[in-house]
Amino acid sequence: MNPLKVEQVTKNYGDKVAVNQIDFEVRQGEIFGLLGANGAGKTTTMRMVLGLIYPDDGRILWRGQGYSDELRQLLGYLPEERGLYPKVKVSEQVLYLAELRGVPRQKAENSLREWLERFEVPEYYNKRVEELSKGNQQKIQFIAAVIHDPDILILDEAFSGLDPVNVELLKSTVTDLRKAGKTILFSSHRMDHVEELCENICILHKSNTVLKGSLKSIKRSFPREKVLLDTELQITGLDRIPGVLSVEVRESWTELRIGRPEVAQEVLRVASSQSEVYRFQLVEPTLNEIFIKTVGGQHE
Ligand SMILES: Nc1ncnc2c1ncn2[C@@H]1O[C@H](COP(=O)(O)OP(=O)(O)OP(=O)(O)O)[C@@H](O)[C@H]1O
Repeated sequence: MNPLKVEQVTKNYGDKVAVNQIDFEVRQGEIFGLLGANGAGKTTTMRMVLGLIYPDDGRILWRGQGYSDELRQLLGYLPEERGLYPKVKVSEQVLYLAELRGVPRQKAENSLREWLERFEVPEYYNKRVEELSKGNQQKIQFIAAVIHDPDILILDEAFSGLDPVNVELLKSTVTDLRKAGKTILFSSHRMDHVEELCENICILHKSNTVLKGSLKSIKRSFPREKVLLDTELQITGLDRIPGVLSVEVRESWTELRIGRPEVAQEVLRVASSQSEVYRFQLVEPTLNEIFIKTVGGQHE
């Protein structure tokens, strides 16, 4: 039984349908990507998964059960809008949150120190949040989400505001949590992060599911429209091949956009008739390209 099941869930705010009959499951030890343009319904879905608001229709099951107060121990949440108190010390806030979730004091203190070590900021234990940079506050917020060792983690834009080194640090932490068997619902506007971390995704658009499944199968279902070509000699006439939409010559390769996959073979034929071909690749679309195609360029 999968730890998280969202079954045909609908949520309205007055006349506004925020989420319409969405349906997905997240396996144990999986990072599931919940994607969508602004206003698509992601936060509403996450708030329902957290039990903060209730579906108008459909149901959510956590380990096969409906919502109960005990679930709070099971769930961890990193919200997009950060919610730490600036004047309060890091240790006070995190330990208070741990206490609310039933973690014994000593255990919480040890765990906090371990997390601060892991994030290379042990000296923050006694600092006020306002003394920390935005990126480091983000690390503390992350610790606050995992301090009670939840089984199901909801991460909304987990890496926003972080520099590249810290993005890698948090990414490897999320990957380790997955390996430790956590069930992770991951939302981000950064499609490269989603591609790297998630096996299965659901794309929402205007409250509805527009794409769902494994990233691999979704990618296969979209045509390959980009060709990379590296040849010994410069090839002429590529832009005159019917179906070639654009040709861009770069430093060490040429990139072509094609209208139909069959055109690629003609590109190869023309190229090899003029030069030795070192590299010819019909590239699968990126998730970013798929996203923009699917939600009509409304991605920010
Ligand atoms: N409390 C509310 N009252 C009324 N409408 C709401 C409320 N919360 C969300 N909505 C509406 O529901 C829809 C879905 O909003 P939601 O916040 O879930 O989107 P989102 O995908 O998280 O967007 P973003 O990427 O901008 O955070 C939007 O049209 C939004 O305006």
